[in-house]
Amino acid sequence: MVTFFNYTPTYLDHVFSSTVYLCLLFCIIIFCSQQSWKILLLRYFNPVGAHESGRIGDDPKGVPAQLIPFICHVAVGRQREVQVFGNDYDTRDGTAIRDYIHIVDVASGHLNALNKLLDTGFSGWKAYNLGTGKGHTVMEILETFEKVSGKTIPRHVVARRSGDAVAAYADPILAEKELGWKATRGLLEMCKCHCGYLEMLQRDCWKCVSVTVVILKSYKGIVGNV
Ligand SMILES: O=c1ccn([C@@H]2O[C@H](COP(=O)(O)OP(=O)(O)O[C@H]3O[C@H](CO)[C@@H](O)[C@H](O)[C@H]3O)[C@@H](O)[C@H]2O)c(=O)[nH]1
Repeated sequence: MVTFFNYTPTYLDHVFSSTVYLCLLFCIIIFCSQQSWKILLLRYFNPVGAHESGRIGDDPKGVPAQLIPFICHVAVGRQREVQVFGNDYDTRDGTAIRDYIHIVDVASGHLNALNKLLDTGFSGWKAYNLGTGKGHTVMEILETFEKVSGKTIPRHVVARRSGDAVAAYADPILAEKELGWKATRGLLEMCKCHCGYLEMLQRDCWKCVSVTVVILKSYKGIVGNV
């Protein structure tokens, strides 16, 4: 079981986590070279969801590597099925656990952090975990997404993905104590917002297609066959 506690060393056996760790070291070096710097490092866990309005969200180009964007691609027919990377982990249903956090909670964590930076009493550097402190398995994510979207998400269990940890979730206590921040949105809300954004994307895609057809039709009217 891997838990990222505040101030414990980051997992270094993966290019992603080692890059995060290097950025942390870089910030500390900046602070050591000039101690007037005030630095806050926010470690988010797995940010997902979209703005409640359904107008702002994530639509990665190409084939997404992350679980929830990939599920969304399956939901809209861009991919055929989700590959579940391993169901032989030592967890409640055998699939790996992550701490998923709503992007609006991540945004509010930034606002609290900015307020701390403006606080004249603060100096130096500090790192905070922005997570819910709760983990969900891959199967729980799939089931919640299906419940919220009303769509069946085809899935197929394959081998574990190289470098994946069995479980990673935050200890957000320090952020709660010192930034006055706590994640308030659960998995159901994250999936709902993601679905709302998907629907908007699909509606707007149709708008784009209709606009293109109108343009092509007018063009055809001027120059003949297009
Ligand atoms: O198609 C997929 C994608 C993911 N997973 C699983 O879903 C969980 C979450 O995966 P993901 O969304 O990729 O998050 P993390 O595994 O926490 O990955 C984070 O950490 C990785 C390195 O540690 C980075 O490469 C990623 O960009 C970053 O999102 C993991 O157990 C994966 O094995 C699947 O089963 N199928």
